[in-house]
Amino acid sequence: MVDNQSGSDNEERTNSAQSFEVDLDEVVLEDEPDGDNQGLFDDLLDSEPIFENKEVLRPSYTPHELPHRKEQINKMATILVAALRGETPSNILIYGKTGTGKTASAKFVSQELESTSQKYSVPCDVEYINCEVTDTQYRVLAQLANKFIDKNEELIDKRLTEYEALREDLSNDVGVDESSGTPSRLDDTEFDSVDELDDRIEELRQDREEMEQVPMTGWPTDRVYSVFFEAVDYRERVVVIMLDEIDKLVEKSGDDTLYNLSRMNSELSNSRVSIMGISNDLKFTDFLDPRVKSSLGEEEIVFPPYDANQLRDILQHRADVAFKPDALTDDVIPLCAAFAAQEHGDARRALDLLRTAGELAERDQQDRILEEHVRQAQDKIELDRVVEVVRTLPTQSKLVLFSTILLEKNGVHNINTGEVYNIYKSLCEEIDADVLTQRRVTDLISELDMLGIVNAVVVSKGRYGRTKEISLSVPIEETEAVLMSDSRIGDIEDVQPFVQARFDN
Ligand SMILES: Nc1ncnc2c1ncn2[C@@H]1O[C@H](COP(=O)(O)OP(=O)(O)OP(=O)(O)O)[C@@H](O)[C@H]1O
Repeated sequence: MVDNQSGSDNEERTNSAQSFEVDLDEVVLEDEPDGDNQGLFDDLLDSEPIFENKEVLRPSYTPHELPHRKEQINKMATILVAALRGETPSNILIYGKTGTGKTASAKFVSQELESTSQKYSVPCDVEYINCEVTDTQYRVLAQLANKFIDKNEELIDKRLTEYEALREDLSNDVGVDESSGTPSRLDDTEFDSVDELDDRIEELRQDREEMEQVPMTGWPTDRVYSVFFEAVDYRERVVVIMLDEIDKLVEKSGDDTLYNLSRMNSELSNSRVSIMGISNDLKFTDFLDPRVKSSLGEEEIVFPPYDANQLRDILQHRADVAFKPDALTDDVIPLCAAFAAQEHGDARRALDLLRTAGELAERDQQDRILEEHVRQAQDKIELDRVVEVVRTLPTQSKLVLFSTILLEKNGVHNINTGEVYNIYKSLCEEIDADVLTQRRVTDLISELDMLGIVNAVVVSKGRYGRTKEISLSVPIEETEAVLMSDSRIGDIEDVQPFVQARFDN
């Protein structure tokens, strides 16, 4: 075997490379007299791709235009314009279901805000935090502190360069204003004397030295808070903190962070902080301390779901850039819009559908996307979602779901909770898992129902009380395959006895 990468000896490497070349020539010449490759990629490259620029259909792409969000964008701008006047904007809470353009609109507005603030030289900073990723008070404060420390360092460096150059000029050229005795170069500056300039340079150097990044773990939270506080207040400015998925932060670590952030303004001397929270969950403020709730919700903006017509517009805007001319048949955009509107007016879903339909058409080596591709894309996305949800279920829920699948596979209709519970119990014993009470298992069934994996309807059995009738809402084979990939469930060798057991109970 030839290894032309290892070894530090040059000669050895050259030899290796030569022998590698020889080998390769031999192989290629035998098979392909032209010395060409074997065309693995040529066919794929030759088939005219459907996409002109697929990136614009990806979630990471930030559109320059957001159709049907003008009202929400204007409302945000009307509130945030206060920052450009050096006043504190009211805190804003943005609500809306997933894919309704909350993040895209908020980011658009903050980019505009920052660029306008630069244009008019009004110090205003917007910081974005995704609380699904940064989900504890420590991490939120540390991340913010470090961002402001970076900005402060940048500012100090800029000032130091300016002042040191001025100082240098002064040392070289000692033009002194006759009447005041100050060097004339200081006339247009904030300094009255060289000493004052020297003091300022010294002060900045010290500040620069004292600035210290907050580590991502390990400090007491009050220390992180005070470093963050100092960093924000280092200069005069208005700061807008955007907390995306704010409900995740509250769910994970309570409302302390929001409490601390919302009371900062009464203590800051140079700067002002305004909070913009974004949430999918309309009810999350129910869990907040009333003070935090009223401060955070000074202004509320709701992002309603898009209807099918609005989704069509959004898709059309993107499709114009994303696809080759004529790559879409007439039904494609309306169908994607209709599917996503049924879902809950989710633009992300609509864009995913369009992109996936394009990919399926491309894979079929077609040069146009057909209605059929959209339908296949819908099934594929739905299946991907199910697979992901099932894969990440806790073991207990997986066992409940597996029990339902076993019953269905054995032709049982109108499955009731008791039947599921019996099989569930034997499965638990088989894999040595804790057995939950029937009541708890009923709750897990309701959760699976909410996730759209099973359909559970409460039926009245007259004087025997009520029970749930359960059926699967997902494709049985694929779901079973995902469950079997769980190492504990996959270890169960023969499941038939468990189903049999239901008849014995
Ligand atoms: N009006 C619109 N015009 C163009 N694209 C849009 C519009 N609304 C949403 N989108 C696109 O849909 C996708 C989802 O939007 P966004 O991330 O803003 O949703 P969201 O409401 O923040 O959802 P989530 O709560 O799940 O984060 C993004 O790719 C975004 O570019």
